[in-house]
Amino acid sequence: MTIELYDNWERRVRQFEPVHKEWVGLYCCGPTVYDFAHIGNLRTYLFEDILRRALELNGYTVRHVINITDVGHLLSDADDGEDKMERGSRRTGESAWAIAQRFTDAFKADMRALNMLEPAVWCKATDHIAEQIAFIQALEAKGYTYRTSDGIYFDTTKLDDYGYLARIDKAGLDAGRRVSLGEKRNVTDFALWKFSPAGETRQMEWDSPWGTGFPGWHIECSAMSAKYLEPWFDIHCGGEDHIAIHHTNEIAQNQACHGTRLANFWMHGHFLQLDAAKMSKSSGDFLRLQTLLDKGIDPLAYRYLCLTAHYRSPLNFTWEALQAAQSALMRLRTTYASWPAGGRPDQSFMERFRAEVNNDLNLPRALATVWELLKSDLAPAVKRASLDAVDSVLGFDLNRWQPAHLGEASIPDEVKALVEQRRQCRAAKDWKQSDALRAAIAELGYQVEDRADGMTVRRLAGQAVPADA
Ligand SMILES: Nc1ncnc2c1ncn2[C@@H]1O[C@H](COP(=O)(O)OP(=O)(O)OP(=O)(O)O)[C@@H](O)[C@H]1O
Ligand SMILES: [Zn+2]
Repeated sequence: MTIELYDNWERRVRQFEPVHKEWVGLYCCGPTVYDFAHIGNLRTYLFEDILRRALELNGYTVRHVINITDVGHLLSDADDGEDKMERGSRRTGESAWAIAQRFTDAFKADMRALNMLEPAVWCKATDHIAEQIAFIQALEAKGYTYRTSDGIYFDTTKLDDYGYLARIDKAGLDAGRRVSLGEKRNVTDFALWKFSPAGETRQMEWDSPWGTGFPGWHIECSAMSAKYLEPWFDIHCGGEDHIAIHHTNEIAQNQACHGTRLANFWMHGHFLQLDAAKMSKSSGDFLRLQTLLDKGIDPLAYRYLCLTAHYRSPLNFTWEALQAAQSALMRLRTTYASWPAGGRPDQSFMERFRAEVNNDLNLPRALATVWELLKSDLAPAVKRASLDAVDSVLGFDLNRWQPAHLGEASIPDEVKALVEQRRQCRAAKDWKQSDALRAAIAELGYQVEDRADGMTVRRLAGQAVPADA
């Protein structure tokens, strides 16, 4: 069976063929650590986690690299405005170095809570200043750079197909330009190295052959992917907002320096939206994973929610959809836990599941095959073994989950009272009030489930409980 993936360079789904037989290089642009990640950012990392698991399902060994952007990402992706790190430092009163560490740790904790696999390599921009300087020197030697009073820039007119990934209309961009270029020669030119402002000492700055300053945002990914993978590797990922500028400029750098467009496949996750707008850190209005946990949501319910939408479709966040995902996940867990071990996976189910995954990661369809499996008349032990096998892709850790069974005594009186009120509402067929009470119970961290054999109440598990705990 072969895996087919959508490549944004060619704008089509095509068959994946690895560059090397032995391993697949996967580079994912990492977080800019000036604040907590929002659940939109996390949607992109979940898509990348699924991609990696899908490749592993197909027998590939994946060399997965995630970078940490801890310098050089300016407020505007077009090289204007303040460095996001310096601004984050002003906002929190901590040093840029301290917030980089704090938000990197927070990001990794979110990844673990969502059951994302640890990459083979974490690399941060500030640890690779020498590699970035060497890359810029190579570009300079080949004649792609020029100097202005505030930095060293890449001259995008030197490449015939600059902007191909984003299908940029360069003539249109120039004609429609309203902002002043300053000393930049072309609107698409971008900074490789920025000088520290005269008379100012930045918190993060380094000496370079051109003067004291800091690297531009795009050069870190070209330099670190070449170091930890190669200048030509398999798959490069990020969110869809990276196509027009960040990835376009990474490609320009590699074309100029190495004659490659970095990666054979360019894959992008589409946005998580809130009220039809992109959820955004810089706008300040965002939901963190912790915000969901505070409301009694299991982090893996958010994972489940993301799997219900194809990665190339926008996903509009609603609390109702998240609650529904949580209920579905709980149903999956409890059903799985009720089945005996000792079976073998059903091959026909495995093939159907894998066909959906291999069809450009169609996880919504793959999940549908899981629900068909639950309803099927296969032996329970076979169903359990089959779910075990596909959980390597789904990442729900079903075999580590244990019901958070609580004796009646440990349910707080407040919750018990609400449950009793809800029972009376249901008897009176007051569904609206019954739903409101369910939400109130969830606010207190408990989930009420209506079943044929009665109503059960469980504490919402903060996280999967290891079987050996
Ligand atoms: N709403 C969103 N939905 C899905 N992915 C997103 C969203 N916003 C950003 N991303 C992706 O998250 C990853 C991390 O982005 P990064 O930490 O650089 O965010 P940022 O650009 O600083 O923040 P923001 O764009 O939210 O102001 C990138 O791959 C980016 O494309
Ligand atoms: Zn990048």
